[in-house]
Amino acid sequence: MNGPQLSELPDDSEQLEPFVSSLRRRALQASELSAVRAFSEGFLIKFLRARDFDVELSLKLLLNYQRWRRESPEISGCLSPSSVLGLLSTSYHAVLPQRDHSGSRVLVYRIGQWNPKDWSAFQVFRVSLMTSEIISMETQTQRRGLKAIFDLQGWSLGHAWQINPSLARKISSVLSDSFPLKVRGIHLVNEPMFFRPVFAMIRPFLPDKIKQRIHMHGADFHDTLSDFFSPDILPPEYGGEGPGIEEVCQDWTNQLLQSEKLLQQIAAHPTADVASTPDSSLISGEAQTEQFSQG
Ligand SMILES: Cc1c(C)c2c(c(C)c1O)CC[C@@](C)(CCC[C@H](C)CCC[C@H](C)CCCC(C)C)O2
Repeated sequence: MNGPQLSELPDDSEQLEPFVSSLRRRALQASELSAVRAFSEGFLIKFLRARDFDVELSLKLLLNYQRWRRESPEISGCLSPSSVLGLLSTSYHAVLPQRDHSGSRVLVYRIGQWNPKDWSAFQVFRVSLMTSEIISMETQTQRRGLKAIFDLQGWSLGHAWQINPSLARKISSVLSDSFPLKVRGIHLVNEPMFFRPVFAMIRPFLPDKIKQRIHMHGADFHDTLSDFFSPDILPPEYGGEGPGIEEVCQDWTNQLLQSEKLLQQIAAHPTADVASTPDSSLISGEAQTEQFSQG
């Protein structure tokens, strides 16, 4: 059975056990004694699915993930949705209720809603990290990855000044090999000319595979965006017929707020172990804390 076929099996499948054991063994060998903890199966499977069950690549991803978190305490140290509620209430961000035709999660970021006088780039980054932690628990998202739409209408110098080379490095790391999620597409819409220099800071660090998945749509994006996303899932603001952007942002904000405890547990433990969950339990907002097992 090949990697993608293995990915389709459920977490508790017997055929996955040798891969999980092997990654666990390699991870324990690689961590310093102080960092050793019992990794749960669900935690390890996230990394295996992200790398199609190649144990060496999964190990590399896991170690990069831990290193990224260790080196970015300003971002990963606080994963409290209520601490950024003011930003979320401006309809800055949503995960659309429906997946795209290939099963990917679709995320929308409306950068113009971010007032850089009120919120630092670190706080804004935390929102993405919170969402990423939550959706990466979904089995189907582990298999099919995510696509993100960045609406850059309102991008200003105030925003640009917040993005320095160190932050650009952190952005490119999570996009490439420091987070257990497959990035299947990045779509920029309404990007102004003076976004170019910022993008030029991030681009050199990205692997070709990711570079090829970045699409710049400009202001006339309705036609080209619909080449990638079916109108039934997109909000009308983005040329679709789905629920409106304000409503989907509100719904995802509620979802984040319901995950407050879970996210704080993840932030508190450098290798927080959270089992993967079927989508339904996320959508209905069922408590997931009982699935959380600390290593
Ligand atoms: C796992 C994961 C994380 C954590 C993530 C993103 C994606 C796709 C992920 O898979 C995308 C957004 C990002 C990188 C956070 C960005 C936060 C900054 C402060 C936003 C500023 C605006 C950017 C200059 C806009 C362009 C970025 C694209 C070129 C990615 O966080």
